[in-house]
Amino acid sequence: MSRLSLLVDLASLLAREVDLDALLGTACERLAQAMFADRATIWLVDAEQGDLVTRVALLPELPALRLPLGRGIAGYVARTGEVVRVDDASTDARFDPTADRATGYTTRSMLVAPIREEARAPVRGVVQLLNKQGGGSFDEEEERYLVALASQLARAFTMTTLRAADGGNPGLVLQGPFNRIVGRSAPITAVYEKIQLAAQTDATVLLRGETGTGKGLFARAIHVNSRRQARPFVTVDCTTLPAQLVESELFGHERGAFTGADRRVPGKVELAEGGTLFLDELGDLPLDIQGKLLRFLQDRTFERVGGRNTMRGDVRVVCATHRDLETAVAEGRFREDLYYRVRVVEIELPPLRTRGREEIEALTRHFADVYAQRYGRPSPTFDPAALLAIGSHTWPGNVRELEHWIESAIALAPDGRITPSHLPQRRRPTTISDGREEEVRLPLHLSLDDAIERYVGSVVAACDGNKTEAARRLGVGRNTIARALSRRHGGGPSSRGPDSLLGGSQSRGDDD
Ligand SMILES: Nc1ncnc2c1ncn2[C@@H]1O[C@H](COP(=O)(O)OP(=O)(O)OP(=O)(O)O)[C@@H](O)[C@H]1O
Repeated sequence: MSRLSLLVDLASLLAREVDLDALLGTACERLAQAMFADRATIWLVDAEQGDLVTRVALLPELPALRLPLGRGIAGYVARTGEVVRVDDASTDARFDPTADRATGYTTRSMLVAPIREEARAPVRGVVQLLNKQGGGSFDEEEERYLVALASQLARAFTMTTLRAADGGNPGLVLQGPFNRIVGRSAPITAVYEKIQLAAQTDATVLLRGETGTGKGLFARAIHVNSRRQARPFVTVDCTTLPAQLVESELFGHERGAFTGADRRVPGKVELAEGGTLFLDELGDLPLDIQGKLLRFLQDRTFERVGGRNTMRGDVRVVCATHRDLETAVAEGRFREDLYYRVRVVEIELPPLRTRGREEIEALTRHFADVYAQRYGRPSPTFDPAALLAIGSHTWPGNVRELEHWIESAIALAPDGRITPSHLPQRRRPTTISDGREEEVRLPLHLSLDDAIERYVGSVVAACDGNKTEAARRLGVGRNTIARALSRRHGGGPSSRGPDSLLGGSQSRGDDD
């Protein structure tokens, strides 16, 4: 591949809004090829940890490396924003041989450029080319080329368009190296509107909703749609913090604050300066730290553990919880004053089962595309029985559960033809198997027609799509099954339209 065609290729990858991992993986591979480099690595700045992490590397021996900002040549480039070209790394004082020692590789020449859109823009990562002994050096022209390419890569971070993928909400732009937001049902559209309004302010937001409904995704959406989007987005997972470490995690500590505190460490509040602090699973925050968080929310002041100076943080706070905070308040596990403080703007994310069939269908397509691309699988086709199983499940784990179903199906079906056998077995909606009764769960808000359709759909799915077998189990004729599956749509095969993914099998009617 020529260098020019690599640039064009990258531009078209960007325009196609591909998944960021896939984009960087392809960029890395093609870059090494076009520059005749032995290895190429892309490092990203991890603002939360204050270091660099390899996102993609043609270093099969080491899937992920971390490097403090400033350490090694990549760390130097990340900190200073300078381009570095060296002919013999072993003579360069900045060179850190840790990776070479771990891999047995002997780096000779290096060309390393910061990933940023323009000269004074924040450095988002580093792109690094290596040649080993005898592999030759990089020249000035290659340096110019790499700088141009790095600025294109930077656009992947700021321009990867993460708006609603199906065009449902053109106003809400979701940028960043993350998944796109899919959906245009009425309940999710109402969420977009609130997110957009909240993003225009610095108000504290509380995102509520069952597990897997997208609270983390929407927290980030608030950040990237706000005036703070160029500053860090820092997450604190309140469930994983041991109580005694919470305060230090949030507000940092001074050297000597406790045994083992051998240096001053900034807390997440400091790391998020100018940006957004996302407190995930706030309902699990230990009671004794809740007062300190309340104070920070009230006047944005805090002290590091073991410190005397009162500090001030310019941070916007977004919280999420799937817990019933009202009960936690009533039971004395959550402070009432904090409860009122965090729910200045409260946004409830709807469970997937209330968003309608079209949304499940759009998400199924979306995840099928993402994972087919990620795993190098052909564009998948769904067997009608698999669609029935997907359409009739009630999704207690919400979007995350659907994502896992589709990911596993894509992984297990190398030819791209997805049947019920590729869906998670234990969650398949079956009625009778091996003589054991199993449950079909139906939400209570369904109309009778919908309930019958879903129930019959589940039985057909349990029979691997064989309607004759389903009819036998239910003690009815095969035509009754076909009618039940299409009654909500007036029984006509065309009523759902040819593009309907999850409705496809129903519209086929009596075909087996
Ligand atoms: N509308 C959506 N479009 C595309 N992907 C989505 C959407 N909603 C959620 N996802 C994806 O589903 C997965 C679960 O979402 P997320 O982690 O944000 O849920 P959550 O509500 O924070 O879950 P938990 O409460 O368990 O932490 C993620 O991979 C997320 O990217």
